[in-house]
Amino acid sequence: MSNNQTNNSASHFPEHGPVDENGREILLSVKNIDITFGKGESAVKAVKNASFDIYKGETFSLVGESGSGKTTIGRAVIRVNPLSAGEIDYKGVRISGKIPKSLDREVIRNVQMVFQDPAASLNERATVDYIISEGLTNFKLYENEAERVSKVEHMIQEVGLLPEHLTRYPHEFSGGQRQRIGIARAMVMEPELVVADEPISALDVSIRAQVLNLLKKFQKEKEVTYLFIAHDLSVVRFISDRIGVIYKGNIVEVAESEELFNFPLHPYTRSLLSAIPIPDPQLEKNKKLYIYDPSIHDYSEDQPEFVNIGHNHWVWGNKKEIEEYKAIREKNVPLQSITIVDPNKKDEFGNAEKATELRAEEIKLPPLHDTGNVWLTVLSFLLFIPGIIAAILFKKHNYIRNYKACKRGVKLFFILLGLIILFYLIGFIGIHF
Ligand SMILES: Nc1ncnc2c1ncn2[C@@H]1O[C@H](COP(=O)(O)OP(=O)(O)OP(=O)(O)O)[C@@H](O)[C@H]1O
Repeated sequence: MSNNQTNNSASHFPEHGPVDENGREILLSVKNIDITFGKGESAVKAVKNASFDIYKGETFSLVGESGSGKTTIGRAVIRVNPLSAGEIDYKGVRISGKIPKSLDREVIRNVQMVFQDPAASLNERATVDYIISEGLTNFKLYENEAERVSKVEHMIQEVGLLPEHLTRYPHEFSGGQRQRIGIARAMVMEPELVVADEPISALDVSIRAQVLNLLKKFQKEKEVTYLFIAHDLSVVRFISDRIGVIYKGNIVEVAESEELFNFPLHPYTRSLLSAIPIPDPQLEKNKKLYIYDPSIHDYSEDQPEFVNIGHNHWVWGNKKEIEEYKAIREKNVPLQSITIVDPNKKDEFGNAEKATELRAEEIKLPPLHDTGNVWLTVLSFLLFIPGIIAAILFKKHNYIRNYKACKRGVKLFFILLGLIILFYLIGFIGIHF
């Protein structure tokens, strides 16, 4: 807890939230919420009966295709979107619906948002200093000007930029730098919960990992809890403690990251997993995409519910489906949810036959950024050695005038280069075989 919060004796929130049956502190609890836009015939129910808890200090990711309602839920958490049913609790205190102004201010102070498009979310006419200071000023989180400057300068450096950047405007920065400013604006408030809405989707692939690492750094140092919104399971796999899968406004599965990748029980989760690109082009070409067909569920009589089937794994289904999911989970054998077909072997209907099945957990994902080959990097660092040797010998023997010596020098250069390549090959073989 930050100093500002501990000093605030009139806080609406207790120091700790409620704990679940395993003793984990629940920071945010989303309980059976519906969110509807518009009225009457044109009403759109963007979120239906959604429930999940977020534990203190964890990264909870909400994943689903475009238009599934992820942003709508994120905006409901920060009180921008009103609920049409259900409630949202923060540390056990209801923060949805009509609440006192002072509680509303406390929510704004404690729950910050990082947006997908850093270009659109920063005020282009304001300096970086103003943007980062705005929240501090609104909440009077400093004693005097020197303290404000010190907080802002410290924060700009925390996100990897420099104090001299404070006088500049957002358009003077790259996309990645602008997202760093967006993160600084949120983190300077010392929030407990950050809703990160696709914070890397609009960025170049090469800088996505840097921004993720920055968010992770804050989590480690300041125990920030994240609600991370993404449309791609591969992005959230390594950064999430738990993942919630959402389909057309309905949360269909919630489980710990590894549990979800090993036991994707809801068919929609399986379809998302089958869409993760496999880095091996041959396997990717022959991969069979699993298309989710919602008409497979018959909910005409047996109504679906969101049920914990054990292992803190929640699935949406009717009684019959839940029994099936439980039976699959109790076998404790990870599911092979990725199917690779052999295009040369056709079945009686002319379809390519199944050749192998993989677990989603087995797919080795490419890094989020292109690191290149580490051994090529090592090699490039060593290349200066023959250069230096050649320069020394040239100076000593003045080779350019001495043909024989020049030949010897070139020979020596190639021997050294050969040795370096040999060293590289040994390393390469050692790593890959
Ligand atoms: N202000 C609004 N008014 C009317 N409909 C809205 C509004 N905001 C969202 N919607 C609708 O709610 C549904 C969910 O949208 P939302 O933006 O939450 O999806 P999303 O999963 O975040 O998608 P994306 O990944 O594309 O941002 C969509 O059908 C969208 O058109």
